[in-house]
Amino acid sequence: MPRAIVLTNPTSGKGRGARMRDEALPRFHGAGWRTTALTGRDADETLDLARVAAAEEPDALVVCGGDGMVNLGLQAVAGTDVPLGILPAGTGNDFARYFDLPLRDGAAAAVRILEGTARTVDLARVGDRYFGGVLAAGFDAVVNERANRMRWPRGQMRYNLATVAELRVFRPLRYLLDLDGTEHELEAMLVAVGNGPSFGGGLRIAHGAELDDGLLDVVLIKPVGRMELIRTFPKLFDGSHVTHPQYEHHRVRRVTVASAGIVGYADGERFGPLPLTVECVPGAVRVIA
Ligand SMILES: Nc1ncnc2c1ncn2[C@@H]1O[C@H](COP(=O)(O)OP(=O)(O)OP(=O)(O)O)[C@@H](O)[C@H]1O
Repeated sequence: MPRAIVLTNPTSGKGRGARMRDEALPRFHGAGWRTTALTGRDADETLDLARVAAAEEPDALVVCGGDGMVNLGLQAVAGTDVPLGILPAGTGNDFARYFDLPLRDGAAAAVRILEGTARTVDLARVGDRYFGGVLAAGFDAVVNERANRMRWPRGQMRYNLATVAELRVFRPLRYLLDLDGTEHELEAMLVAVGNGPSFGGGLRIAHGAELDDGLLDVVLIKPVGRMELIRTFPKLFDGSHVTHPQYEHHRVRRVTVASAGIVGYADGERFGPLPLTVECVPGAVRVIA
């Protein structure tokens, strides 16, 4: 009898996680699977549970949550043969979007896991920590840091207010990049390193990035005025910003991003202050898609 260990982030998608897990489990049982459902008290405990779960070599380690939860699952299955299943219960779900998984529907997502096949895909690695989607360090990171300092309001509105506040004062940043051994000094609004194409809920900043090409897509948004930034922003949803004259793009195996006082966020999680070196790890995980 196949076995799935299902790890849920109850805080994901404003509490959607537990509901999606409860929709999904009967589908597994109906298909003759045995399940073990686990929930950590916080992200650290969840990561410990995920590592122990992967060591048990189940037929699938299933994470129920958003990109942060997927990120925890990736740390646990990277370098193992355990396939990762995803019940996308988050707000952004960018990793799940890449595989066209059904969002916010536990039963449909469970069926995709039960009927899907495992695809071997690349991860990006920073030190000993992996990410599946996009690491961004620039305007968006400054907005995140501002939002984290705010006590009110909550949720998406906090990010909207932080974005508006930052737009008023933001100036292009100086970066030093090392792209596969070649150094570049430049000014930019944002530097993004894409293993996958999108972040922030379908913003295709690294449009065209593929999870199985053994390469990272480094995207530079060179200096643009405030109004131009606002005008260009909606183009991120379909990737049409790539034709903008201030957009620059490189495909590399390894990149170091440095800029004073800037923090890098990947898969929506804080990865720490720059400089950060990101390396592509080809074929690091199997994802059921
Ligand atoms: N018990 C827990 N297990 C896992 N993560 C938890 C837990 N409690 C709090 N968290 C935190 O929840 C945060 C958000 O999780 P997640 O990404 O799964 O959902 P989301 O933010 O709604 O979705 P998305 O990242 O796709 O927008 C993570 O940063 C993680 O640290």
